[in-house]
Amino acid sequence: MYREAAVKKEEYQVLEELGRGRFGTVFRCFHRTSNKFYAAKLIEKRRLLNEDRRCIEMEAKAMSFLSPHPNILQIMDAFEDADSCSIVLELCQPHTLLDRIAAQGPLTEPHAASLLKQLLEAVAHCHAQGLAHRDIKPENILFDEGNKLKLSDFGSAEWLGEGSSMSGVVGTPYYVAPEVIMGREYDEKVDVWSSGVILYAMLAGFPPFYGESAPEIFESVLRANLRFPSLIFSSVSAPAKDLLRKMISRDPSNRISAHQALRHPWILTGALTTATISNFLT
Ligand SMILES: Nc1ncnc2c1ncn2[C@@H]1O[C@H](COP(=O)(O)OP(=O)(O)OP(=O)(O)O)[C@@H](O)[C@H]1O
Repeated sequence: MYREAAVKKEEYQVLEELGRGRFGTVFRCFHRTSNKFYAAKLIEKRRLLNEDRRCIEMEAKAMSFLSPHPNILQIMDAFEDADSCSIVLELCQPHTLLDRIAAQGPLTEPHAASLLKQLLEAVAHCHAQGLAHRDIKPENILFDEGNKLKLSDFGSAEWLGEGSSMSGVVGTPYYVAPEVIMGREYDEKVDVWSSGVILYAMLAGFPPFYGESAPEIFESVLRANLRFPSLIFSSVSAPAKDLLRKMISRDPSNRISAHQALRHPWILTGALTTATISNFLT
């Protein structure tokens, strides 16, 4: 996946830092040949454990396999030398969906429906191509210059085998599905659960299952007692709550698929265009 870096590195001018993740630092960069700006994730190999290497490999492989899709962060290039790996990505705004929810509080239903529709388009594409993302959370949702949603961070992605399931605890406490915590085999429906939790967080301003520590959050997820506190949810429509119940269903066999969620009436009637949504944003 990664090509030799000797020539490639010269093609990019590394500019200011945009953010830091578990494995590397993301910089804005300028591509001299195309005269375009991108984001470059630089990862130092000496800090990586074996499992980390698998994530870095998977991230680049999954993104190239899924590209191009309007709601999946586009990978432009990937190269490595003895010391580091570099992934060049389409440039997005620095604020993730998490920053937006933290800054604005609960979103309006049309705004949340528009964002969920774009997220589900990305998730349905992954599943149709035989991949589960397995770490869908607001921190991994970016926006391009035109405010189009871009699903990123495919380091935990896994291939869906014909008729087989996945196992292994991956994901982030607030958003992880109960079957993952239970250590059971699971399938791509884990991404629908996480997307449903994101929808709840967009409408309420806080996630549906929480606690003081990771074990407490896991207990709350396992109970899967979905509540709609009237202070917040009395003004939320019945179709929005219906979709939440269908996505955040404890039993994966009763949980709707991403494809079915895209055809839910709340999505079909509630979503505005990205252009209209831009007017809501500061
Ligand atoms: N394509 C991009 N355009 C603009 N900013 C980006 C881009 N990709 C990442 N960033 C910024 O860099 C930060 C770190 O990204 P990175 O993917 O390394 O880590 P992460 O999403 O926090 O995931 P993890 O640590 O789980 O790998 C992001 O939170 C975001 O602010």
